[in-house]
Amino acid sequence: MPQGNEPTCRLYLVTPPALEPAAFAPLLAEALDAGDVACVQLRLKDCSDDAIRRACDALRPIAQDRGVAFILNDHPQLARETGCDGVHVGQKDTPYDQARKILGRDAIVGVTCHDSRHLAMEAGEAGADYVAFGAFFPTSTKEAEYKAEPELLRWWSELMEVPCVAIGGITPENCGPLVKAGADFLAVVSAVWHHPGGPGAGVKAFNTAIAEASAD
Ligand SMILES: Cc1ncc(COP(=O)(O)OP(=O)(O)O)c(N)n1
Ligand SMILES: Cc1ncsc1CCOP(=O)(O)O
Ligand SMILES: [Mg+2]
Repeated sequence: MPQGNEPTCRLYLVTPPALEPAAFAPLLAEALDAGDVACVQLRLKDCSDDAIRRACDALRPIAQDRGVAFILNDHPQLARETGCDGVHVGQKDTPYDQARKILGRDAIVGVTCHDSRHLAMEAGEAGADYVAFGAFFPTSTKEAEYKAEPELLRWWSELMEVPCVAIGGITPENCGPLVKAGADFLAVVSAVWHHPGGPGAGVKAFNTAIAEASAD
């Protein structure tokens, strides 16, 4: 998470929904060595607890050794057991208060708020470390039921201190309005892992696009 002297908007990498840890490890290292990344979320859907543990053990040190926070999606208890820096929970997952109890006050706990000011205020008041809004653009990574607009980021960032994350279909080409509207983080799957030049090129393209949008 940002501390001081860093760009105002940073990249939040989310892993592909299915991966083989040994094969994915060098891709993650390539992405993190290419430029600025604030955190990595391990998001494995329909996986056993053991498979998630194995993926955490293989991938967590790659992020943490580079000073990048490693956050687990959906599973606060596993996040605690495997030494993750935090957890991301959605509205149908373990409730925020319970996740916080499991992980303690020093961990990062982020909450999905879709397109809802109300959910975001609730999460922010409860103590969430960030609120996540989306989907901003069409995405094939997840069936997104909600559509958020950049204006929501502007409203939130002008009123609130709690950082906001934008997610859903974000690319280097379309991220400018989100950066300008005040997103603290851009959470991205496809545009990095499926970048034609590889994940390192994807991270570089986002770093450039964020810097250009911030300078405008
Ligand atoms: C940063 C970030 N924002 C939103 C989500 C989505 O969480 P959720 O609604 O619980 O859906 P799943 O990701 O669990 O399918 C996220 N994971 N990360
Ligand atoms: C997890 C999630 N939550 C809302 S959209 C989304 C997927 C984002 O993936 P992509 O960056 O490939 O659109
Ligand atoms: Mg979830």
